[in-house]
Order: sequence, then structure tokens, then C-alpha cells
Amino acid sequence: MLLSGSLPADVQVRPLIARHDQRGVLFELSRNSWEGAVPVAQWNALQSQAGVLRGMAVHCENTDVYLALEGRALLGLADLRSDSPSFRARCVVELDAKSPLAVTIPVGIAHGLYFETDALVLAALSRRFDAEDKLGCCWDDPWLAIPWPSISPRVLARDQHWPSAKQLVEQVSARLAAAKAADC
Ligand SMILES: Cc1cn([C@H]2C[C@H](O)[C@@H](COP(=O)(O)OP(=O)(O)O[C@H]3O[C@H](C)C(=O)[C@H](O)[C@H]3O)O2)c(=O)[nH]c1=O
Repeated sequence: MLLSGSLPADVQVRPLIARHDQRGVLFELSRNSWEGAVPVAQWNALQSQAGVLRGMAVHCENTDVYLALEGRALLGLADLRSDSPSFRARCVVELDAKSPLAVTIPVGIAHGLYFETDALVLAALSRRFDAEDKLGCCWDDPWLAIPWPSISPRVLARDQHWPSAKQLVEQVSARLAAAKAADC
């Protein structure tokens, strides 16, 4: 569910259909035939306690898909693609295992995950993990201005000392251009 702000272009939020019966629930996570489906190269599970924030990260080669399997988390998003029609669009989407959503995050979108409760979040990656394909900025960078609710998250010291989001935009532009050139 979109909590606040506006969704950047190309970010896809797909509600997953829960099939309940007396045994519990089953829902499909992904089908290759769904529009905009991401070919998955790797699956990750992220488990954290309430109050933790992971990110903000931005990838220039990898598309991520996030969904909550247990608990609730907030996904803060911001469009850092300077040539995007929604450049600087930012928002917060709630991932709730009770009404699951799959959120697809294309390249160039900064994202951070705040755990509202203890939670287990699944991430599908379109490419295998490459530490070089991870840039970052602070979750509360004023230029980024993600419309988080009032939170005081626990973050790694590393994630408090990234360059500013404004500087990050230039890095992202250069990397996206290089990735596009390599594809041609
Ligand atoms: C993503 C990944 C990480 N790692 C290793 C690297 C570190 O030693 C350790 C923790 O990784 P990292 O510090 O990158 O994790 P987060 O900062 O929580 O990042 C995660 O959450 C933010 C929001 C993201 O967007 C990242 O892509 C996502 O995976 O696992 C691996 O071995 N494989 C992997 O696929």
C-alpha cells in the first residue's frame, strides 16, 4: 500500500492474491508470464528486528523485487534517474505479510527498508549479487526527502556516512550511461 508520496515511474506494485482455506494461505509470488516479470537470478531473505533500517541503496544494473513474508516493513523509494519523467519522485510503500505486495524496483531508484515490526522480507534479484553495484545515501538525506513517518531507526554506521543524494545522482547517471553503452 502506498502510504505517502508518489510512486516513481517504472516501479511496479503488484498485490498478490491470497488463497485462504482451513489449512492456511497460499499465494503465488511470481510468474514469468506476468507483465513486467523480472527474470530472477538470485533470491535473498532479509530478517531484522523492529526499528532497523537497511539502506538507502541504489543499483545501476540489478532490478530488485521485495515482498514481506512475515511482519511489516516500509519501503522508502526515490527516483535518482535524472532523465526520468518522475525524477525526484519519492514515496513510502508498506509491505505487510498479511496483504502481500510485490514491489519491483528498477535501476536508478534509491530504496531503503524500515522494519516496523520484526519481519522477514524476501528479495528477488535480476542479477547475481555484485557488491560493486551498490551505491547509497542516508535514509534521511534532506534532498532525497523521503516522506517517512516519524521514525528513529537503527542503521549501520556505514549507512550514515554516504555521500549526499545530490552527489549520488551524478554517479548514478554516469553508471546508467555506462551500463547502456555496454548493452549496445
Ligand atoms: C545483498 C547481498 C549481500 N551479501 C553480503 C554482503 C554483506 O557482507 C552482507 C550484508 O549485505 P549488505 O550490507 O549489502 O545488506 P543491506 O545493506 O541490508 O542491503 C540490503 O538491503 C538494501 C535495501 C538493498 O537494496 C540491498 O541490495 C539489500 O540486499 O551480506 C551477499 O553475500 N549477497 C547478497 O546478495
